[in-house]
Amino acid sequence: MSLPIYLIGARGCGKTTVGEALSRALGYAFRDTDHHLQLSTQRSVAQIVADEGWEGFRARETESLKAVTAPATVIATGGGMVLAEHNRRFMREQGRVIWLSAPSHILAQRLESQPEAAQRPTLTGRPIAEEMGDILRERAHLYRDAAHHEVNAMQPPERVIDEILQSLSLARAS
Ligand SMILES: Nc1ncnc2c1ncn2[C@@H]1O[C@H](COP(=O)(O)OP(=O)(O)OP(=O)(O)O)[C@@H](O)[C@H]1O
Ligand SMILES: O=C(O)C1=C[C@@H](O)[C@@H](O)[C@H](O)C1
Ligand SMILES: [Mg+2]
Repeated sequence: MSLPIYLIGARGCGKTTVGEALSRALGYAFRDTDHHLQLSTQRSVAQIVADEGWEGFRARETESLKAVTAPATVIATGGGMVLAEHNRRFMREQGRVIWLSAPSHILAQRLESQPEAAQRPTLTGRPIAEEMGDILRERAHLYRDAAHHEVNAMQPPERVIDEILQSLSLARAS
């Protein structure tokens, strides 16, 4: 059985972009917890947070993680998925976990060029690119704790995919 592959990391590290291409390379399905949440609630992240607070969003995020978990699936997770210990444990038990790691100034640049504010409302009240340094400092140990492998996400997506395949000893299907 092919275990699910979970991509974790901060906003803008490329979980969705790399995840879609990785799933094609492996012939796996692709799921994204943020997209699942938006489809199942018919609301954006910003709307859910406005209605239910971050606590409500985080509870729904855990449900999405369970709902999308399946064999032979690449799963892009929300940037805050690792905040809950039970999510970190669940991902490590169910599959292989890859941390797409990049410094905050690179992530900030990517977010500034494509903010998608409905999907990425501010976490601290400050502009998202500005808060990224603090968020990464707070969360780096959680990403490290959850991950089986850390991959350099500053490379072009195809190189990121090759590094993931190497770290998992998997070959391309196409
Ligand atoms: N390896 C890469 N090199 C250059 N640009 C990238 C790379 N990966 C992603 N990007 C760009 O960065 C932006 C954010 O990427 P993406 O939406 O995949 O991140 P994400 O990790 O899914 O973010 P979120 O946690 O908010 O869902 C997009 O504009 C994407 O094109
Ligand atoms: O880093 C975070 O906490 C988040 C990242 C996004 O993927 C979304 O899950 C949401 O905007 C929260
Ligand atoms: Mg994404």
